Amino acid sequence: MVIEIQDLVKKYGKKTVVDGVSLNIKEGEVLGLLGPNGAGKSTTISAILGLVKISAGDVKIFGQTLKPGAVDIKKRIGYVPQDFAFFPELSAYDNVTYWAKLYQIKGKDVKEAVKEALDFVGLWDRRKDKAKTYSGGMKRRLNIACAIVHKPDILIMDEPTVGVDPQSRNNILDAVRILNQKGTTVIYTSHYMEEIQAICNQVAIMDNGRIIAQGTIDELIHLMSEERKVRLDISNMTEEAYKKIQSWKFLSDISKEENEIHFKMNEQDMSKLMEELVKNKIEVIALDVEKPNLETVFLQLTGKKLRD
Ligand SMILES: Nc1ncnc2c1ncn2[C@@H]1O[C@H](COP(=O)(O)OP(=O)(O)OP(=O)(O)O)[C@@H](O)[C@H]1O
Repeated sequence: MVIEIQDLVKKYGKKTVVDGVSLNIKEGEVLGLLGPNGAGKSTTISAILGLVKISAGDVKIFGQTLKPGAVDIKKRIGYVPQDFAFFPELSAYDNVTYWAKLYQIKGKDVKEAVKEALDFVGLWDRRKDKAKTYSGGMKRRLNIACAIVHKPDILIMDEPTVGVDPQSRNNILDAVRILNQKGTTVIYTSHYMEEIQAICNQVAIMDNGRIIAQGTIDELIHLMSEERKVRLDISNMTEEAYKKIQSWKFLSDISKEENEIHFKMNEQDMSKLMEELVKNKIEVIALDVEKPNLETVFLQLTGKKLRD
């Protein structure tokens, strides 16, 4: 295991913000920590990085507890914080150089490492511009360049796409994929389930300081009940056809809106639905079955939306 978290608790005064989190992260994984604002994702990350004093539990990186002086372990970690961690008055080049030296890269290796990092995030051509002149997306990418200049084994990214344009967002997601293909283990927090679905092979869903579900995306989706929302668009809609459909016992929550009928049904009853439609000469123009995703998993587990 690269990271082992056992029964982690973090309290601020009487408020418990991380409440018994246990997580194991294997080498080469991209673990997504998904949860709404205030779920406790950043605090969990701060605990992994040794940035907060934990109230109870145990956190190990490469088998060791991260202590303030543990330079050898820290050199193997890259951290992209939620807030920008660079000097706005300095150029991108000077900012990344600062981080390279902080991570003890020496001599001519510095120039090479800085070029590689800035190239990687697509900022080499703008390297001489002051960071404060960058767009939100470019600032996020600079934050990443600063975090990867020393080629860490683990990259921890805390909501790295907040406030970015779609192009920078794709650039950031591609960067995670490429780094992971090169062997970097990644922890990625977000409240955007689309991002987590796009890049993560393991997901832990957090709410109110707890992990409420954990596994691969397929495993999490299988936690869902088999019931699906369905929309039928019917060409020869009549009162009689609607009454017929209402009489089918395998459907529930049936409602009608002009030619559209909405209902819930078990996915396994799809062939039965088809048979009944054909038998009753009900002509279907479109059939739409809602696909479950991490958002619906979250909704089912907590009764609320991710972006409430
Ligand atoms: N230093 C602190 N003192 C008191 N409460 C804190 C402190 N830091 C965080 N909290 C509280 O802990 C809870 C969890 O916050 P945390 O930042 O870990 O959540 P998060 O899931 O990362 O959310 P976000 O996406 O908003 O960052 C929140 O209610 C927050 O207000």
